[in-house]
Amino acid sequence: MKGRVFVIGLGLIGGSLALCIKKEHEDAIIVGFDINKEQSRLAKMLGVIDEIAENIDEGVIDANLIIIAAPVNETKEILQLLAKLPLNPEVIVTDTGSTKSRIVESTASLKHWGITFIGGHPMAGSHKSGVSAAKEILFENAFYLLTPEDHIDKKKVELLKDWLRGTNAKFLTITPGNHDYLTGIVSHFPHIIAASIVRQTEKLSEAESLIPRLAAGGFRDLTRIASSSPEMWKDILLHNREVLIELLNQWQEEMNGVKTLLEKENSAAIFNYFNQAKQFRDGLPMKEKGAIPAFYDLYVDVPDYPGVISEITGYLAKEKISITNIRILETREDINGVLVISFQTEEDRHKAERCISTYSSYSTSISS
Ligand SMILES: NC(=O)c1ccc[n+]([C@@H]2O[C@H](COP(=O)([O-])OP(=O)(O)OC[C@H]3O[C@@H](n4cnc5c(N)ncnc54)[C@H](O)[C@@H]3O)[C@@H](O)[C@H]2O)c1
Ligand SMILES: O=C(O)C(=O)C[C@]1(C(=O)O)C=C[C@@H](O)C=C1
Repeated sequence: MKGRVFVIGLGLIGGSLALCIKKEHEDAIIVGFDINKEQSRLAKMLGVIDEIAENIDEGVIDANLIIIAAPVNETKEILQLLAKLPLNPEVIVTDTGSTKSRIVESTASLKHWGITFIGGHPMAGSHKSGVSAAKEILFENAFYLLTPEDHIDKKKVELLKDWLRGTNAKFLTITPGNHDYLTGIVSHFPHIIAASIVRQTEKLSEAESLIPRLAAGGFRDLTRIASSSPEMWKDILLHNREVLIELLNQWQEEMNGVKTLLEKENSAAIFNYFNQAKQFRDGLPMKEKGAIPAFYDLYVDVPDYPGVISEITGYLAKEKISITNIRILETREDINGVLVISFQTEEDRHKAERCISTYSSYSTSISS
């Protein structure tokens, strides 16, 4: 497709969407604006955008698509500003915010002027921020939630999906309220829990300096998302406070239940608690990258000797298989280690399995 796409907020999500659009629609001109001039400059330098707009007024001129990819509170303000500007009457305005109800509510003025707004939320991301973390495969196989209001022309929704085709995401249309309830459960609430575990650990570390050094695989897996942008999460919590307060009440009840099981030393019930959690977690779809991310991880049992990582990455390099991450899961000296290698696609993971079994006798599996 041809046209001008204006991206406001050139961070992880805005940058990644710009890359996806350019990949699919080579003739489109991507214009970008960020309040942080350094991000705009970097976006241009990295080839994420074609042109820098000095401000929003300049960027909207002749835009066919406007994507707002700023924190959700900023998004509300930007929407108010857009309603005062002379937009192309055919433009589609969308956003990427992690909450939807308050954002959609703030589009009344745009609606008044007959401008199409379709709320959007690509359900994939990272704890990293900024345009330097942007990548065009970020949304592959992820759900991309759209929340058009009833009056929106279906053709405009299809047009937006066409613009976003390069994400290779799966579009799903839901209401803003349902969106906030569902993402509250699977995304926003887990971020509160991750941050709370880290904060509790920090407090306890003051009296026991060994704690941070012992915080290994399990702690890291559970708390990765606590490294996300505080600015972004502050806004998300405030936007979705009703849902999150209710979830916190339920969680407190849940924790009181666990405490009672422990006080009563109820072994069968404790087993059952973990077993039910395991059954549900193991049954989650792993090929989809949704709110529950599917990592294309490969687990390799390796002996603990110096050089084993470079040996394995050497095999993969020989077959030109790219990896996105590599880490050791088990570091005890007296037993084998487990190397976890992450790939961008399922196909790369399969190729890697074949490659490692061809060149070595290390056993591999797709779960630890
Ligand atoms: N990070 C994720 O995992 C993720 C996933 C899906 C959706 N989202 C949502 O997408 C949006 C962007 O998140 P991100 O991860 O890209 O954040 P980010 O911090 O990487 O990027 C946000 C960018 O917006 C810019 N910005 C802030 N206020 C602005 C304004 N008024 N005008 C122009 N630019 C402004 C910032 O300078 C920053 O460069 C947020 O609403 C977030 O809730 C995030
Ligand atoms: O993978 C991560 O780091 C994320 O936190 C991504 C995540 C999520 O909770 O799944 C975070 C917020 C977004 O709105 C969507 C995706």
